[in-house]
Amino acid sequence: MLRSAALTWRGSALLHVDGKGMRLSVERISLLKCGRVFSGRWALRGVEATLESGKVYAVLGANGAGKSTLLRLMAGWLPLSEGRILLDESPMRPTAAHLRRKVMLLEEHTISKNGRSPKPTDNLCSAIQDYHVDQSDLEQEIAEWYDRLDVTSVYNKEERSMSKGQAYKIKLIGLFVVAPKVWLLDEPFSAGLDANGLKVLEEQLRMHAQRGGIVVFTSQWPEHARRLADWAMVLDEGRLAWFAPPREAPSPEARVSATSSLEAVLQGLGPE
Ligand SMILES: Nc1ncnc2c1ncn2[C@@H]1O[C@H](COP(=O)(O)OP(=O)(O)OP(=O)(O)O)[C@@H](O)[C@H]1O
Repeated sequence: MLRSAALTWRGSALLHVDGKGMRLSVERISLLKCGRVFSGRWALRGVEATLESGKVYAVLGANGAGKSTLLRLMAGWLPLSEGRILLDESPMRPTAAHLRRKVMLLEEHTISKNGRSPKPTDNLCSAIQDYHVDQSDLEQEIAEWYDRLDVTSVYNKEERSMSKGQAYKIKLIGLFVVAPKVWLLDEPFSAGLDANGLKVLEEQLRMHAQRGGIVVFTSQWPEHARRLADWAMVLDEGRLAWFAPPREAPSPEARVSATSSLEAVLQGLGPE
């Protein structure tokens, strides 16, 4: 089905595959007083939490609350201004290439190199190389994903020739085939996925956690946390305002002097 030199190479395999076919074990991510400053202003400050294997976490909060910044720090895309992020015992930082391979962050927008419109399929192949994935049988697996997500017709097109949802589906295929232990998804439910894409995404998030992965997604809608997440992390102006199972009633303390944006998120959590 897919015939491309990019997908047929057979390089040296690296193979850090654990018993469940998931690459590079991580049992826990510890956020220790994490903070990040941009231009003299704290985008995130004092965030303390432990994320465990086998769980799905939803990060909620108003626009500008610090959700994307938190995911970028966890992925090692940005350095912390204070605090530490430990993957088990090892501190995540942008130079820690071996740790960054345990984690994949998907953002909706692709950063174009040299001002050109990137080809999502080329990015997928680069990810397979960057993450040192064993390539045996990969071509067939990728072809099956293209088929299942109904994007075979846009294979090898540039991103500007695709719809938003088609481009995002190819990023998801990269995530599914590379299958690092930690999945970080920034606003996946705003990425233009159709009903089938959403169904596959939701299934895969749950399955990845059941296999022992750690899944963290951001969303503007508390119902995504209620439906899909084991824990909800609510950020408010860079601070962690609430961290609990999404159907647990937020404490009165969390509501003291809450802004209307924070109150709207907390109202969307809690028991039905
Ligand atoms: N690269 C950057 N340079 C300067 N300021 C930044 C940068 N990235 C984020 N910020 C600032 O940090 C704060 C948090 O931004 P962030 O993107 O993490 O919020 P968010 O919760 O993801 O928001 P949204 O829901 O709108 O996507 C904002 O005030 C934003 O302006």
